[in-house]
Amino acid sequence: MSEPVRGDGDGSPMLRVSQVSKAYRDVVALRGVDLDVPAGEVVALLGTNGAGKSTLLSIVAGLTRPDSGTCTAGGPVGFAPQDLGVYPTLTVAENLRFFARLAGLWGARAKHRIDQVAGPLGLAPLLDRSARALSGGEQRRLHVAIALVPEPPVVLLDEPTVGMDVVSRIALVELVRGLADAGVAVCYSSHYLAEVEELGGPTVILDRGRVVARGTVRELLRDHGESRVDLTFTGPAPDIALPWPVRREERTVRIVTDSPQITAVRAINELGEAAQRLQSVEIRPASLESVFLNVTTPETPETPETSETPETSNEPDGVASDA
Ligand SMILES: Nc1ncnc2c1ncn2[C@@H]1O[C@H](COP(=O)(O)OP(=O)(O)OP(=O)(O)O)[C@@H](O)[C@H]1O
Repeated sequence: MSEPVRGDGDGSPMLRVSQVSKAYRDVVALRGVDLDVPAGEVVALLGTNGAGKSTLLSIVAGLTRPDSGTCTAGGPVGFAPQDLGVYPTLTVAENLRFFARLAGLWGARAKHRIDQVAGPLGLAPLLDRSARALSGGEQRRLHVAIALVPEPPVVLLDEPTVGMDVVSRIALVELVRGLADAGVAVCYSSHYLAEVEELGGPTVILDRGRVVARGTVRELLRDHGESRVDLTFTGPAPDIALPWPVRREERTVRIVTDSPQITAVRAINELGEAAQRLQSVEIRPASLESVFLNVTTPETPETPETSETPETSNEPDGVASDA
Protein backbone atom coordinates (compact mmCIF):
# COMPACT_ATOMS: atom_id res chain seq x y z
CA MET A 1 0.00 0.00 0.00
CA SER A 2 1.33 3.48 -0.79
CA GLU A 3 2.29 5.48 2.26
CA PRO A 4 1.77 9.24 2.37
CA VAL A 5 4.74 11.58 2.09
CA ARG A 6 4.92 15.34 1.81
CA GLY A 7 5.47 15.17 -1.94
CA ASP A 8 6.42 18.31 -3.78
CA GLY A 9 7.53 21.52 -2.20
CA ASP A 10 10.28 19.89 -0.16
CA GLY A 11 12.11 18.59 -3.22
CA SER A 12 10.90 15.01 -2.84
CA PRO A 13 8.92 13.45 -5.69
CA MET A 14 5.16 13.12 -5.42
CA LEU A 15 5.52 9.40 -5.97
CA ARG A 16 8.56 7.36 -5.02
CA VAL A 17 9.00 3.65 -5.66
CA SER A 18 12.09 2.17 -4.01
CA GLN A 19 13.54 -1.26 -4.66
CA VAL A 20 10.18 -2.91 -5.31
CA SER A 21 10.28 -6.64 -6.04
CA LYS A 22 7.39 -9.01 -6.64
CA ALA A 23 7.06 -12.64 -7.66
CA TYR A 24 3.89 -14.59 -8.42
CA ARG A 25 4.93 -18.04 -7.23
CA ASP A 26 7.88 -18.87 -9.50
CA VAL A 27 7.35 -15.97 -11.93
CA VAL A 28 9.38 -12.91 -11.02
CA ALA A 29 7.43 -9.84 -12.13
CA LEU A 30 9.59 -7.06 -10.61
CA ARG A 31 13.22 -6.98 -9.51
CA GLY A 32 14.27 -4.04 -7.37
CA VAL A 33 12.49 -1.32 -9.33
CA ASP A 34 13.07 2.35 -8.46
CA LEU A 35 10.81 5.03 -9.92
CA ASP A 36 10.26 8.69 -9.07
CA VAL A 37 7.38 10.78 -10.39
CA PRO A 38 7.68 14.46 -9.48
CA ALA A 39 4.61 16.71 -9.28
CA GLY A 40 3.87 18.24 -12.70
CA GLU A 41 5.57 15.46 -14.67
CA VAL A 42 4.29 12.63 -16.83
CA VAL A 43 6.58 9.64 -16.49
CA ALA A 44 6.01 7.16 -19.31
CA LEU A 45 6.41 3.50 -18.52
CA LEU A 46 7.36 1.27 -21.43
CA GLY A 47 8.09 -2.44 -21.54
CA THR A 48 7.59 -5.65 -23.42
CA ASN A 49 4.54 -7.81 -22.67
CA GLY A 50 4.97 -9.24 -19.19
CA ALA A 51 7.74 -6.76 -18.27
CA GLY A 52 5.93 -5.90 -15.03
CA LYS A 53 4.24 -2.55 -15.81
CA SER A 54 0.76 -3.49 -14.59
CA THR A 55 2.17 -5.21 -11.53
CA LEU A 56 4.14 -2.07 -10.67
CA LEU A 57 1.14 0.24 -11.09
CA SER A 58 -1.07 -2.13 -9.12
CA ILE A 59 1.46 -2.13 -6.27
CA VAL A 60 1.62 1.67 -6.31
CA ALA A 61 -2.18 1.82 -6.24
CA GLY A 62 -2.17 -0.42 -3.19
CA LEU A 63 -3.99 -3.30 -4.90
CA THR A 64 -1.03 -5.69 -4.92
CA ARG A 65 1.42 -6.21 -2.08
CA PRO A 66 5.12 -6.14 -3.02
CA ASP A 67 7.44 -8.82 -1.64
CA SER A 68 9.91 -6.10 -0.74
CA GLY A 69 10.49 -2.41 -1.32
CA THR A 70 8.35 0.63 -0.63
CA CYS A 71 6.02 3.04 -2.42
CA THR A 72 5.35 6.46 -1.04
CA ALA A 73 2.84 8.92 -2.50
CA GLY A 74 2.12 12.53 -1.62
CA GLY A 75 -1.65 11.98 -1.56
CA PRO A 76 -4.43 9.77 -2.85
CA VAL A 77 -3.63 7.82 -6.00
CA GLY A 78 -6.07 7.69 -8.92
CA PHE A 79 -5.68 4.48 -10.91
CA ALA A 80 -7.10 3.50 -14.29
CA PRO A 81 -6.12 -0.19 -14.52
CA GLN A 82 -6.00 -2.23 -17.70
CA ASP A 83 -9.00 -4.37 -16.81
CA LEU A 84 -12.17 -2.41 -17.12
CA GLY A 85 -13.86 -1.85 -13.77
CA VAL A 86 -16.99 0.12 -14.51
CA TYR A 87 -20.44 -0.81 -13.17
CA PRO A 88 -22.15 -2.11 -16.32
CA THR A 89 -25.75 -1.63 -15.17
CA LEU A 90 -25.22 2.01 -14.20
CA THR A 91 -25.16 4.87 -16.68
CA VAL A 92 -21.96 6.77 -17.38
CA ALA A 93 -23.17 9.63 -15.15
CA GLU A 94 -24.13 7.22 -12.35
CA ASN A 95 -20.73 5.56 -12.50
CA LEU A 96 -19.03 8.94 -12.25
CA ARG A 97 -21.36 10.12 -9.44
CA PHE A 98 -20.66 6.92 -7.51
CA PHE A 99 -16.92 7.46 -7.63
CA ALA A 100 -17.32 11.18 -6.91
CA ARG A 101 -19.26 10.29 -3.74
CA LEU A 102 -16.51 7.88 -2.67
CA ALA A 103 -14.18 10.88 -2.89
CA GLY A 104 -16.56 13.02 -0.81
CA LEU A 105 -17.98 15.01 -3.72
CA TRP A 106 -21.76 15.57 -3.69
CA GLY A 107 -24.38 17.68 -5.47
CA ALA A 108 -23.17 20.69 -7.42
CA ARG A 109 -19.49 20.00 -6.64
CA ALA A 110 -19.78 16.48 -8.00
CA LYS A 111 -21.62 17.71 -11.09
CA HIS A 112 -18.99 20.38 -11.73
CA ARG A 113 -16.15 17.86 -11.42
CA ILE A 114 -17.92 15.28 -13.59
CA ASP A 115 -18.44 17.91 -16.30
CA GLN A 116 -14.76 18.84 -16.01
CA VAL A 117 -13.54 15.31 -16.73
CA ALA A 118 -16.35 14.11 -19.03
CA GLY A 119 -15.87 16.97 -21.53
CA PRO A 120 -12.25 16.43 -22.53
CA LEU A 121 -12.78 12.67 -22.62
CA GLY A 122 -15.72 12.99 -25.02
CA LEU A 123 -18.13 11.47 -22.50
CA ALA A 124 -20.55 14.42 -22.29
CA PRO A 125 -22.90 13.04 -24.99
CA LEU A 126 -22.79 9.58 -23.36
CA LEU A 127 -23.66 10.50 -19.77
CA ASP A 128 -27.11 8.87 -19.90
CA ARG A 129 -25.90 5.76 -21.74
CA SER A 130 -25.68 2.49 -19.79
CA ALA A 131 -22.01 1.64 -19.25
CA ARG A 132 -22.54 -1.81 -20.69
CA ALA A 133 -23.72 -0.26 -23.96
CA LEU A 134 -20.44 1.60 -24.44
CA SER A 135 -17.89 0.49 -27.00
CA GLY A 136 -14.49 -0.73 -25.78
CA GLY A 137 -12.84 2.64 -26.42
CA GLU A 138 -15.70 4.51 -24.73
CA GLN A 139 -15.46 2.26 -21.67
CA ARG A 140 -11.74 2.93 -21.51
CA ARG A 141 -12.48 6.68 -21.54
CA LEU A 142 -14.97 6.20 -18.72
CA HIS A 143 -12.33 4.32 -16.80
CA VAL A 144 -9.89 7.20 -17.10
CA ALA A 145 -12.65 9.63 -16.06
CA ILE A 146 -13.35 7.54 -12.95
CA ALA A 147 -9.68 7.71 -11.98
CA LEU A 148 -9.67 11.50 -12.42
CA VAL A 149 -12.97 12.42 -10.74
CA PRO A 150 -11.53 12.59 -7.19
CA GLU A 151 -8.82 15.04 -8.38
CA PRO A 152 -5.97 12.89 -7.08
CA PRO A 153 -2.48 14.45 -6.99
CA VAL A 154 -1.03 11.18 -8.33
CA VAL A 155 -2.57 9.49 -11.37
CA LEU A 156 -1.64 6.07 -12.76
CA LEU A 157 -2.87 5.21 -16.24
CA ASP A 158 -2.24 1.66 -17.41
CA GLU A 159 -2.34 1.58 -21.20
CA PRO A 160 -5.19 4.09 -21.23
CA THR A 161 -5.46 4.46 -25.00
CA VAL A 162 -5.90 0.79 -25.89
CA GLY A 163 -8.88 0.55 -28.22
CA MET A 164 -9.26 4.32 -28.50
CA ASP A 165 -9.68 6.00 -31.87
CA VAL A 166 -7.14 8.57 -33.04
CA VAL A 167 -9.21 11.59 -31.98
CA SER A 168 -9.77 10.21 -28.47
CA ARG A 169 -6.11 9.31 -28.20
CA ILE A 170 -4.97 12.82 -29.10
CA ALA A 171 -7.50 14.26 -26.64
CA LEU A 172 -6.26 11.96 -23.88
CA VAL A 173 -2.62 12.90 -24.42
CA GLU A 174 -3.67 16.57 -24.26
CA LEU A 175 -5.63 15.91 -21.06
CA VAL A 176 -2.64 14.16 -19.50
CA ARG A 177 -0.44 17.13 -20.39
CA GLY A 178 -3.02 19.43 -18.77
CA LEU A 179 -2.97 17.34 -15.60
CA ALA A 180 0.79 17.69 -15.39
CA ASP A 181 0.56 21.45 -16.03
CA ALA A 182 -1.82 21.59 -13.07
CA GLY A 183 0.83 19.91 -10.89
CA VAL A 184 -0.40 16.31 -10.95
CA ALA A 185 2.20 13.52 -10.96
CA VAL A 186 1.25 11.10 -13.74
CA CYS A 187 2.64 7.65 -14.50
CA TYR A 188 1.50 6.48 -17.92
CA SER A 189 2.15 3.01 -19.27
CA SER A 190 1.81 2.45 -22.99
CA HIS A 191 2.87 0.32 -25.91
CA TYR A 192 2.34 3.24 -28.31
CA LEU A 193 5.80 4.69 -28.78
CA ALA A 194 4.47 7.62 -30.79
CA GLU A 195 2.44 8.71 -27.77
CA VAL A 196 5.47 8.49 -25.52
CA GLU A 197 7.56 10.42 -28.04
CA GLU A 198 4.86 13.06 -28.11
CA LEU A 199 4.81 13.31 -24.33
CA GLY A 200 8.59 13.70 -24.63
CA GLY A 201 9.19 13.58 -20.89
CA PRO A 202 10.90 11.20 -18.50
CA THR A 203 10.53 7.63 -19.68
CA VAL A 204 11.33 4.39 -17.91
CA ILE A 205 11.78 1.14 -19.84
CA LEU A 206 11.15 -2.12 -18.02
CA ASP A 207 12.35 -5.48 -19.26
CA ARG A 208 11.65 -8.70 -17.38
CA GLY A 209 10.92 -6.83 -14.18
CA ARG A 210 14.00 -4.63 -14.28
CA VAL A 211 14.51 -1.00 -15.26
CA VAL A 212 16.85 -1.23 -18.26
CA ALA A 213 16.86 2.41 -19.34
CA ARG A 214 15.52 5.72 -18.19
CA GLY A 215 15.77 9.37 -19.11
CA THR A 216 13.90 11.91 -21.19
CA VAL A 217 13.03 10.79 -24.71
CA ARG A 218 15.88 12.99 -25.97
CA GLU A 219 18.35 11.34 -23.58
CA LEU A 220 17.17 7.86 -24.52
CA LEU A 221 17.57 8.63 -28.23
CA ARG A 222 21.06 9.99 -27.58
CA ASP A 223 22.19 7.07 -25.38
CA HIS A 224 20.43 4.08 -26.93
CA GLY A 225 18.97 5.19 -30.28
CA GLU A 226 20.22 3.90 -33.57
CA SER A 227 20.00 5.86 -36.80
CA ARG A 228 20.63 4.03 -40.04
CA VAL A 229 20.44 3.97 -43.80
CA ASP A 230 18.58 1.18 -45.58
CA LEU A 231 19.58 0.46 -49.18
CA THR A 232 17.05 -1.79 -50.87
CA PHE A 233 17.81 -3.59 -54.14
CA THR A 234 15.63 -5.16 -56.81
CA GLY A 235 17.09 -8.59 -56.01
CA PRO A 236 19.11 -10.10 -53.14
CA ALA A 237 21.26 -7.56 -51.26
CA PRO A 238 24.67 -7.49 -52.99
CA ASP A 239 27.75 -8.62 -51.11
CA ILE A 240 29.54 -5.32 -51.49
CA ALA A 241 32.40 -4.03 -49.37
CA LEU A 242 31.39 -0.83 -47.58
CA PRO A 243 33.55 0.99 -45.05
CA TRP A 244 30.90 0.61 -42.29
CA PRO A 245 29.42 -2.31 -40.38
CA VAL A 246 26.40 -3.50 -42.38
CA ARG A 247 23.61 -6.02 -41.94
CA ARG A 248 22.16 -7.78 -44.95
CA GLU A 249 18.49 -8.74 -44.80
CA GLU A 250 17.11 -10.27 -48.01
CA ARG A 251 17.01 -7.33 -50.43
CA THR A 252 18.21 -4.71 -47.97
CA VAL A 253 21.60 -3.57 -46.75
CA ARG A 254 21.30 -1.78 -43.40
CA ILE A 255 24.07 0.60 -42.31
CA VAL A 256 24.04 1.78 -38.70
CA THR A 257 25.52 5.27 -38.55
CA ASP A 258 25.42 8.48 -36.53
CA SER A 259 25.23 10.60 -39.67
CA PRO A 260 22.79 8.83 -42.02
CA GLN A 261 22.58 11.61 -44.64
CA ILE A 262 26.34 11.73 -45.24
CA THR A 263 26.60 7.95 -45.08
CA ALA A 264 23.80 7.54 -47.64
CA VAL A 265 25.62 9.67 -50.21
CA ARG A 266 28.94 7.95 -49.57
CA ALA A 267 27.37 4.48 -49.68
CA ILE A 268 25.75 5.15 -53.08
CA ASN A 269 29.16 6.20 -54.40
CA GLU A 270 30.67 2.95 -53.15
CA LEU A 271 28.08 0.67 -54.76
CA GLY A 272 29.76 0.32 -58.16
CA GLU A 273 27.88 -2.13 -60.44
CA ALA A 274 25.29 -2.83 -57.72
CA ALA A 275 24.00 0.75 -58.05
CA GLN A 276 22.05 -0.40 -61.13
CA ARG A 277 19.93 -2.66 -58.94
CA LEU A 278 19.36 -0.03 -56.23
CA GLN A 279 15.63 0.42 -55.70
CA SER A 280 15.40 2.78 -52.74
CA VAL A 281 17.45 4.58 -50.12
CA GLU A 282 15.78 5.17 -46.78
CA ILE A 283 17.23 7.39 -44.10
CA ARG A 284 15.95 6.35 -40.68
CA PRO A 285 16.68 8.77 -37.86
CA ALA A 286 17.01 7.37 -34.32
CA SER A 287 13.55 6.56 -32.96
CA LEU A 288 12.14 5.41 -29.67
CA GLU A 289 11.46 2.11 -31.42
CA SER A 290 15.19 1.60 -32.01
CA VAL A 291 15.86 2.50 -28.36
CA PHE A 292 13.24 0.00 -27.21
CA LEU A 293 14.61 -2.77 -29.43
CA ASN A 294 18.16 -2.05 -28.30
CA VAL A 295 17.49 -2.20 -24.55
CA THR A 296 14.88 -4.95 -24.28
CA THR A 297 15.23 -8.69 -24.71
CA PRO A 298 13.34 -10.33 -27.56
CA GLU A 299 10.64 -12.66 -26.26
CA THR A 300 11.85 -16.26 -25.81
CA PRO A 301 8.87 -18.23 -24.50
CA GLU A 302 10.91 -21.43 -24.30
CA THR A 303 13.12 -19.99 -21.56
CA PRO A 304 10.90 -18.07 -19.15
CA GLU A 305 12.71 -16.42 -16.26
CA THR A 306 11.76 -17.81 -12.89
CA SER A 307 12.53 -16.88 -9.32
CA GLU A 308 15.48 -19.26 -9.46
CA THR A 309 17.25 -16.51 -11.36
CA PRO A 310 18.85 -14.22 -8.73
CA GLU A 311 16.27 -11.62 -7.87
CA THR A 312 17.24 -8.09 -6.82
CA SER A 313 20.85 -8.59 -7.79
CA ASN A 314 23.54 -6.02 -7.07
CA GLU A 315 24.53 -5.72 -10.68
CA PRO A 316 23.98 -2.31 -12.27
CA ASP A 317 20.80 -2.16 -14.30
CA GLY A 318 22.02 0.11 -17.04
CA VAL A 319 20.15 3.11 -15.68
CA ALA A 320 21.28 6.26 -17.45
CA SER A 321 19.91 8.90 -15.14
CA ASP A 322 17.05 9.43 -12.77
CA ALA A 323 13.72 10.08 -14.41
N1 LIG B 1 -1.93 -12.54 -10.94
C1 LIG B 1 -0.86 -13.10 -11.50
N2 LIG B 1 -0.52 -14.37 -11.25
C2 LIG B 1 0.58 -14.93 -11.80
N3 LIG B 1 1.41 -14.28 -12.63
C3 LIG B 1 1.13 -13.02 -12.93
C4 LIG B 1 -0.02 -12.35 -12.38
N4 LIG B 1 -0.04 -11.08 -12.85
C5 LIG B 1 1.04 -10.96 -13.64
N5 LIG B 1 1.73 -12.11 -13.70
C6 LIG B 1 2.99 -12.35 -14.44
O1 LIG B 1 3.93 -11.37 -14.01
C7 LIG B 1 4.66 -10.86 -15.12
C8 LIG B 1 4.43 -9.35 -15.25
O2 LIG B 1 3.09 -9.15 -15.69
P1 LIG B 1 2.48 -7.70 -15.88
O3 LIG B 1 1.02 -7.86 -16.19
O4 LIG B 1 2.86 -6.85 -14.74
O5 LIG B 1 3.27 -7.20 -17.18
P2 LIG B 1 2.98 -5.98 -18.17
O6 LIG B 1 4.29 -5.32 -18.40
O7 LIG B 1 1.88 -5.13 -17.65
O8 LIG B 1 2.54 -6.74 -19.48
P3 LIG B 1 1.54 -6.27 -20.69
O9 LIG B 1 2.30 -5.24 -21.48
O10 LIG B 1 1.38 -7.53 -21.47
O11 LIG B 1 0.29 -5.76 -20.10
C9 LIG B 1 4.21 -11.67 -16.33
O12 LIG B 1 5.10 -12.74 -16.49
C10 LIG B 1 2.83 -12.17 -15.93
O13 LIG B 1 2.53 -13.38 -16.58
